[in-house]
Amino acid sequence: MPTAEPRPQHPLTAPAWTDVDVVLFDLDGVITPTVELHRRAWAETFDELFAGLALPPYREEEYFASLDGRSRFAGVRSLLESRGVSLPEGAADDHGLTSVIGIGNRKNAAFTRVLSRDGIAPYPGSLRLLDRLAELGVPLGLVSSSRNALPVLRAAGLEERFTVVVDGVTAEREGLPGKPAPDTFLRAAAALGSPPARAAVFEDAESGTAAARAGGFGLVVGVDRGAGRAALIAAGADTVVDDLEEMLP
Ligand SMILES: O=P(O)(O)OC[C@H]1O[C@@H](O)[C@H](O)[C@@H](O)[C@@H]1O
Repeated sequence: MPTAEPRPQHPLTAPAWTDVDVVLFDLDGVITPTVELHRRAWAETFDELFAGLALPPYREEEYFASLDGRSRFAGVRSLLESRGVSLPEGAADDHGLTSVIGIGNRKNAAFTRVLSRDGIAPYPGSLRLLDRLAELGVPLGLVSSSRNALPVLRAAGLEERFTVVVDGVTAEREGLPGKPAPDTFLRAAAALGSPPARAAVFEDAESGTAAARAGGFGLVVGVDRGAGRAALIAAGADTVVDDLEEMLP
């Protein structure tokens, strides 16, 4: 993960918002606790893979270092590389643990099974911030690496909340490089008619925070759902909160 010079922290004050015209949100771990579902599904998949290869067990830190915020198959490639495991890319319909695509598909089946069985509700503090920004008429965008962003938004009853959604499906269709590249955030800001300097970004992943920083966004808010305050600041967050309610304008 590339690190950057930390920018000075500024406390949450009303003026922090006065330079902001639009707000972009990551989804998993920022709006909905789907980060927990992703973490469990990845752990289940890599536990099985590493046991089969007689490798040391999967560690939760590996989620934050290699998978968090990255697109599905980029995450698999990054984690395998960190373990020195080389597997073929595989075919689109692979479901075995012998290829990059097979591993990603296997994890996705576990994720979608739990999402359709249990559903998902937004974090209450995130919902309060979305409500307040809507009252203030602030245009909102959603930028997620996930190809499951629309089903998750629908399950959470939030599909009407965002003027623009740039997700893993959009990125693939438009050939946009994923986080930590800034392109998906820049695409959403442009769709809302805002220069990045006048847009705020909320992110819980180091990769996503680095993407927002690289894009020159005016306010980058790290949301600590496990990545850690120091890691988010090092990746380029201006400030870090535990819950979006702390940012209510
Ligand atoms: O497999 P999906 O749903 O396309 O999601 C890809 C990634 O999306 C990110 O938002 C999550 O932080 C990751 O945990 C997840 O792996």
